[in-house]
Amino acid sequence: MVTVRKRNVKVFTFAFVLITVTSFLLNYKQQVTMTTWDPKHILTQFSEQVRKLIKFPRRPCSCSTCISELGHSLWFDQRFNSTMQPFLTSQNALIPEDSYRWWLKLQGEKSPKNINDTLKELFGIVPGDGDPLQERGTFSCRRCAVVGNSGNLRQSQYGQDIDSHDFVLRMNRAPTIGYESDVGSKTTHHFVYPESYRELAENVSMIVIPFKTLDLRWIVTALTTGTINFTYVPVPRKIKVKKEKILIYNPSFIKYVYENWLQNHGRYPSTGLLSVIFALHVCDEVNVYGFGADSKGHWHHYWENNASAGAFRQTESGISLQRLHLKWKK
Ligand SMILES: CC(=O)N[C@H]1[C@H]([C@H](O)[C@H](O)CO)O[C@](OP(=O)(O)OC[C@H]2O[C@@H](n3ccc(N)nc3=O)[C@H](O)[C@@H]2O)(C(=O)O)C[C@@H]1O
Ligand SMILES: CC(=O)N[C@@H]1[C@@H](O[C@@H]2O[C@H](CO)[C@H](O)[C@H](O)[C@H]2O)[C@@H](O)[C@@H](CO)O[C@H]1O
Repeated sequence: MVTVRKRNVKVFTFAFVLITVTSFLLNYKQQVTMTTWDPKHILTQFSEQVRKLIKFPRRPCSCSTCISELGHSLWFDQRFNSTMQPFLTSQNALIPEDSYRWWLKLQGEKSPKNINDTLKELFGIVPGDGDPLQERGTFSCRRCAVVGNSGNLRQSQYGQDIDSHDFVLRMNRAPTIGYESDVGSKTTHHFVYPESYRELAENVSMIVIPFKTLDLRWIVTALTTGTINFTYVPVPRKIKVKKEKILIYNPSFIKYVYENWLQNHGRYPSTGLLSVIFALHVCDEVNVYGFGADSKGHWHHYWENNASAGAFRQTESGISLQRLHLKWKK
């Protein structure tokens, strides 16, 4: 009887160890490609998995690779700072002094209104939180497509591929109607600033990128009195967006993108780069579409015939998106 019990304990222990080791290996299976049965190689891979397990006791997402799991590229790791907050919300309405001073210079705003009063007024109207992109903690794989406005999307047939993502992020004018087969029809989030505002479908979250205090004040007046109708160009007096759908891009995050990712090149980051780095912080997998100049290096849009090609000759020259460790879609 005692022997049977002992044997049962042994069998149970063996099964337990087997299950633990197997599930541990399966947890990381997509990152391990067994190319050889060389014991030395297997041991190296095993110790690499143990190292990862110690570094990430629980994987941050269920995708085959998660952006926030560092260790793939030193270049990337040196730039990515997971503590940076992409959103400004009613609970996180603080812009550190140095970021604020830097941000104030972006568009040389003369006599800006007090920032604390402005933020108080803004978050008295918009909550700035509760969006699916702000909810973390569930073990899932958040796949995001960031769609730039480049003319290289024409005839690309990327529409279906783009729409297969959980989140589709677009920016500025970016029309979809009439361009579905190349750019898709789904939009979950749309980046705008007052000068690039366009009407959005009801279910789309509007992420406002403020480049000056007036941009933050514009959000308030565009939802209430309609008093601001000009910044450096005419802007809409009123906007038709539900307050709950308005999210505010954090000015400190713009500084982070400029310093870490642009390495202080240029005046400030383009909307496209701000969107890509934003996505890297809120998504688990990011695929990028519609970035890049035409064959002559000219700026072009997929919906028009190179109207302002002469004015904007360079695209993201300060940074090579290919190096961002993203799947590159041209
Ligand atoms: C005349 C002008 O000011 N044009 C600017 C326009 C304009 O304000 C908006 O389209 C108005 O709706 O906005 C910009 O950019 P734009 O709206 O053209 O494009 C958005 C982002 O897509 C990427 N892009 C676009 C075209 C192209 N040939 N190659 C690209 O890589 C870029 O990453 C780009 O940022 C902007 O905000 O960045 C930058 C442009 O310089
Ligand atoms: C063409 C140009 O440089 N226009 C600038 C304008 O730049 C645009 O600002 C937008 C945000 O407001 C966005 O960043 C876009 O990508 C820029 O082209 C502003 O800097 C403006 C400030 O007064 O001055 C215009 O000449």
